[in-house]
Amino acid sequence: MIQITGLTKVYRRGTPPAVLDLTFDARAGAVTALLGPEDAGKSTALRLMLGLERGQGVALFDGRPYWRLRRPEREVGVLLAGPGGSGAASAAGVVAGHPGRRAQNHLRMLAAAVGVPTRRADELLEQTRLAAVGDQRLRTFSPGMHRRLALAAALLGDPGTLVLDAPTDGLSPRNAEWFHSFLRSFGAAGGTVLVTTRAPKEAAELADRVITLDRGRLVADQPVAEFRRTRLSPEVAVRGPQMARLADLLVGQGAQVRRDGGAGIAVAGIGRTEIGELAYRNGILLHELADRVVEQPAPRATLPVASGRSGRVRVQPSRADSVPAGTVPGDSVPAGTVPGGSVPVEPRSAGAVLSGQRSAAPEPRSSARSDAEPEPRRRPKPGDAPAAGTGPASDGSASTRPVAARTAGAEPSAGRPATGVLPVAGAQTRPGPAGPAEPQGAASAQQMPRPAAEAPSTPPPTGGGVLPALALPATAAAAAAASGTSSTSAAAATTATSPGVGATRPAPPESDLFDETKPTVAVDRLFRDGLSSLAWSEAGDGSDDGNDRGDAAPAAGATDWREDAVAGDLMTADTVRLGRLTLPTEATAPTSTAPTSTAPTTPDHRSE
Ligand SMILES: Nc1ncnc2c1ncn2[C@@H]1O[C@H](COP(=O)(O)OP(=O)(O)OP(=O)(O)O)[C@@H](O)[C@H]1O
Repeated sequence: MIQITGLTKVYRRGTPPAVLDLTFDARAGAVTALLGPEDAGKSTALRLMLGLERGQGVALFDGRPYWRLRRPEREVGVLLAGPGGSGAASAAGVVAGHPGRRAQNHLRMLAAAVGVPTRRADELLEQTRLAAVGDQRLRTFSPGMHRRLALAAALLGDPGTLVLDAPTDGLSPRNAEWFHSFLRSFGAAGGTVLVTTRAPKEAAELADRVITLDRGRLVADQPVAEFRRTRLSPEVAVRGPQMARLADLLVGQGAQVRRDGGAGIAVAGIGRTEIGELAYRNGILLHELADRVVEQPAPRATLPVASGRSGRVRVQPSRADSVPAGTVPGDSVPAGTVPGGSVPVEPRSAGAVLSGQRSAAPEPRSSARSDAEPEPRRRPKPGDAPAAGTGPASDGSASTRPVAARTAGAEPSAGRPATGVLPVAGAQTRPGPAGPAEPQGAASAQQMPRPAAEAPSTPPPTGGGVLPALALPATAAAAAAASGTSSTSAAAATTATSPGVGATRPAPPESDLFDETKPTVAVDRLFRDGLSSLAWSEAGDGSDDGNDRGDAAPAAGATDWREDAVAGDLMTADTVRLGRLTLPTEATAPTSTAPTSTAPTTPDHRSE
């Protein structure tokens, strides 16, 4: 299992992050696709996970960071894109080895390096259907053969986890299909597979779970069935000389019809057989009648303008008694919120792609996780408030963050964060003079009211650069604190995305938004996943040279983090500052919020 928490990468100060607060799990026994268009940050995310790139966040492979794996090649098989990135252009760039070396020798040499017998290399040549060309030099290999040989190399140590960057990009359909079936089998046999792709159709075909990235942000985390429903629309392509007549008939039958090229129409809502029969009964000649799948646009991440980065939120030792009234652990996440809790999305209508003739299709949802699963039980902390409804997950998967699913056809405003009921990330939510000298992000989060799901939907504020408020439960951070978990991600998200209704404080300059020198990533689930006893305040000056492992001293009263090896890893990981959110005692929910008693309870505090 791979657990990703708060991965963040800013290549250059003042530029938007390539990856921002990315949090998700790739479970064992399943294929997880990291989907996104070009430059979405997929490769960067993988490089961060593998320690090939410096950044913020934590990636755990079966509970350990990559750099702590004793024999990484025996635990994680890696296939990264070649120079120049993924895609057809680089397909040839994913060269398995020296062009003058024969495939078998190449793999045997790698087997020796990994410390596995030669026969393992030969087995893998068989498995990857390269045995027949094992004596060929690599310069004669096609891109598909190179890719399969690279996969064989990744499998030498018989790892339980595979991390593959666009393994099928540029490959022939036959090679791609071979990869798909291999990876599916690997997952079905209990392995963990994390694979990136740009193609929604490939994700739908290959994966059990699809994580969608947009500009470095997670915008959806969906089981594949839901992904198919929201991102792929079946339709029927029809061509012939009498399409106008057929279109009238189809519309009369309740179908949605749009023009598709000169002599064609695309029909949704009625099957191919029915269309054919209708045409036949009415004497309409057809030249083409074919099923196809149309990709719907992905949810879009809204760039943060106020803060937007977990790194802006500093975490402090919590005060259990400072939880605002009415905030309880396990407050629900409103429908339509973004898993990961960091980025609001702009709901896009399916009609953005299809013509107005098309009836409302389910919108792509930013997060719509309809399969809300039980949250793994967090190790209880002293002083924790009992969290009703929390239960252990069968696999301890943190991807069980439940997010209330939006119902198909809901008005965008219903699913959208009810901005009117959320306090803003401006002055309104900044700690006042009477408040403790808390970090702004934390304070903002604390003062967030109830989830928008229960609140009356109000129009989002307008104005340049104003974002829709994130439908993150205001109580998430508070609940996290109440339950002994830190929800910096939540805090950051709320800070980042709450628009400026009544805000008087200007957003910090863009260059300050992604200041890598003050990184504190989402740490809530590190606590939730059993590290809650390790809270300590961020000691240091916030500087991060990427090498200051373990410099910060535990706060008074904090458990000695050195007692726990894994925790030690986390605590000393380059950029992670663990702590617990401190809530100002005066923080209260605004009266405009929905009554807390109506809040459905979910076991997760950061399913946002
Ligand atoms: N070494 C680098 N230096 C500066 N910026 C980089 C670097 N590598 C990636 N980026 C930027 O980070 C962003 C994400 O790039 P990344 O390669 O991770 O995207 P991707 O989703 O993998 O794209 P693709 O599908 O094209 O491979 C892009 O804007 C890219 O320009």
